[in-house]
Amino acid sequence: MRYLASSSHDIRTNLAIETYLMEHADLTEPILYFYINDPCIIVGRYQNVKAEINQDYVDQHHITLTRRTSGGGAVYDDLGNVSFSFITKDDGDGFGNFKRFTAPVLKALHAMGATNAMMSGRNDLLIDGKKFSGNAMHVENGRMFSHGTLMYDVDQTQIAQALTVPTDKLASKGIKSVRSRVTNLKPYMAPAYQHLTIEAFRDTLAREILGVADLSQAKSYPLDDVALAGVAELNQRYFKNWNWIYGQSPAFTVKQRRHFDAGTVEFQLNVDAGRIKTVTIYGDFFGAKPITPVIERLTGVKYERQAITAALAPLDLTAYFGHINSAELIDLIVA
Ligand SMILES: Nc1ncnc2c1ncn2[C@@H]1O[C@H](COP(=O)(O)OC(=O)CCCC[C@@H]2CCSS2)[C@@H](O)[C@H]1O
Repeated sequence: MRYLASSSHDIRTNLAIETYLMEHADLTEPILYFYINDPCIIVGRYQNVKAEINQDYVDQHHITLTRRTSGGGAVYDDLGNVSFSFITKDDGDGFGNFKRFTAPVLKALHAMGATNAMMSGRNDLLIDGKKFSGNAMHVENGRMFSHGTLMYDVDQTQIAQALTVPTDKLASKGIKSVRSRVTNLKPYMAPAYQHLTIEAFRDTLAREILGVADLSQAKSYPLDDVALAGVAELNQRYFKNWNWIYGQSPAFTVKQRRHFDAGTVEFQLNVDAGRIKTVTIYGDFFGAKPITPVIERLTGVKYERQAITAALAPLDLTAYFGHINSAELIDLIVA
């Protein structure tokens, strides 16, 4: 087996490296690839971002958002998490791959004292009934990767806040995440492994899985300039591209109704490929002007606070909605 530990903490770059290796690497031998990310959320390929994350919280806390090419739900990582990936030829094992590729990781964790760590269901690793690893895979052209998280010392309050959508007003067909009770591995490890830096945790895992006493003995898989150019291109095309992150979301509708002192307003939006397709507004108190310019300005705009605020900025909203505070109206639209 070959070995690579990414020196980047950028989730988008790290996913681009993984995809590059899956598409182009010599896979005569599998590659074991590890990466550690700054605070980020990774949604599954078929998910609706807006139905999975608290966008305002994510923005305020500078959490990087991206979409991966594998299926499954949304996870939160930070510098307390190690992600592992086995990049190999596809042998047609389907979901059996989860068992095959989590087995060496479990074995390594057992050796480090987390003896009760086990696989559960199709793609979770649990300890003490709580999840510490979610797994997903991507298969393409006879090649594949199976990747998973490992929560060693993740900030769990961030998980709860960042992955909780503050509204239930959104009807969406995307794959829903399976919310679980989660735990960090740290307290379950043998004392010698409870106070490791995240890099030392990763390196210990790598040594156990590769069966080497020192990582200098591992067969590495360095990235040359051609690979790095390919990684940058994939990053541009997918992992940091708005059209991939938001635009891949399945169509959804938002229905929001609120009572203000001045009366009731209801917005109904159809959002497709991340953009507002149609808008219907109901109200029992509208101001003097017909509502059409509001609808026109919202149509085609990205369904996000900043874009909606900018689209409506040229209008004096009181002319359409009477004495309703425009910030409150925008809150209502972005749900
Ligand atoms: N970092 C992390 N590790 C384990 N479990 C997590 C994590 N973050 C959130 N969760 C929990 O998992 C569910 C979602 O579970 P669900 O089963 O819906 O999704 C997954 O597990 C997907 C795993 C993808 C792994 C990739 C590997 C490299 S890049 S991302 C979420 O609601 C939380 O309860």
